Amino acid sequence: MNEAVRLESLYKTYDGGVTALDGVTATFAAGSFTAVMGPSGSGKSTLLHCAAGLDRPTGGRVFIGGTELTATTDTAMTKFRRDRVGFVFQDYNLLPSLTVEQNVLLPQRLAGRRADRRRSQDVLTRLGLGDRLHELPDRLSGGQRQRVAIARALVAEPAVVFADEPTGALDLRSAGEVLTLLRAAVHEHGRTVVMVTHDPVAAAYADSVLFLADGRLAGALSAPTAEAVAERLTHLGDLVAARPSGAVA
Ligand SMILES: Nc1ncnc2c1ncn2[C@@H]1O[C@H](COP(=O)(O)OP(=O)(O)OP(=O)(O)O)[C@@H](O)[C@H]1O
Repeated sequence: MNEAVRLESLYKTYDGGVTALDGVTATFAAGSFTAVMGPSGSGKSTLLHCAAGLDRPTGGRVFIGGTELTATTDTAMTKFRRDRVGFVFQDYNLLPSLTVEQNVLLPQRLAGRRADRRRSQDVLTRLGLGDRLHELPDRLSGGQRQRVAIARALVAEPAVVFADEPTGALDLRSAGEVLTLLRAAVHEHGRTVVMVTHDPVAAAYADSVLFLADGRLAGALSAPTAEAVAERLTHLGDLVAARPSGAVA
């Protein structure tokens, strides 16, 4: 297996003593689409932020495309993240004063690289926004804004795209479009996507689902259906409620 991301014994304790990650080891294959699910507070966002180099784990190691992210200085980590990692947030994180095209090109400009306008236009066209290049984000629907954010994440051909609740603010139809595009980025263009979601329907677009409970891995599901994911989540809730120590069965 060609691995895009490897997490080795990740721990994260926040100031105040909350242990958000309690020894997570996982590998995400290149060209795979994985959903990360679990009850509220189980550590999903923390996992994504530590894996993406947006935050540092308290212990353990993160490898992206074979390079250890956690071994570097903060400055090197920021540079590495700009070069090799894409991120899609629930609330899009677009700059309102920049056009669609300028938003997509911004990471390249910040990284001091020559902006590849042709590539950016190709990606935006593929995502159905070829005729909106010069529009400002506030003229677009939520689904269109999220597609701009996805274009921005994909344009530098990163080793991995991390998406944190990318459909959390969208209606059903827009959510379906966004998830279909993420899946196409993986299956047709070989990208790697790791997506946190609360929604079993969204998770069913992924190739597999990783479950977290109390900061630990609590199982996985391949070729998930929404029903199977919902069922597993319910069971996970029972497990968490039943155990005082947070140990995963
Ligand atoms: N910056 C922080 N400082 C202190 N504690 C934090 C911080 N961020 C998260 N936590 C705590 O760490 C634990 C895991 O949080 P995290 O946001 O990773 O969970 P989550 O599964 O993404 O939750 P949700 O589904 O509600 O978004 C929670 O107990 C949370 O309160």
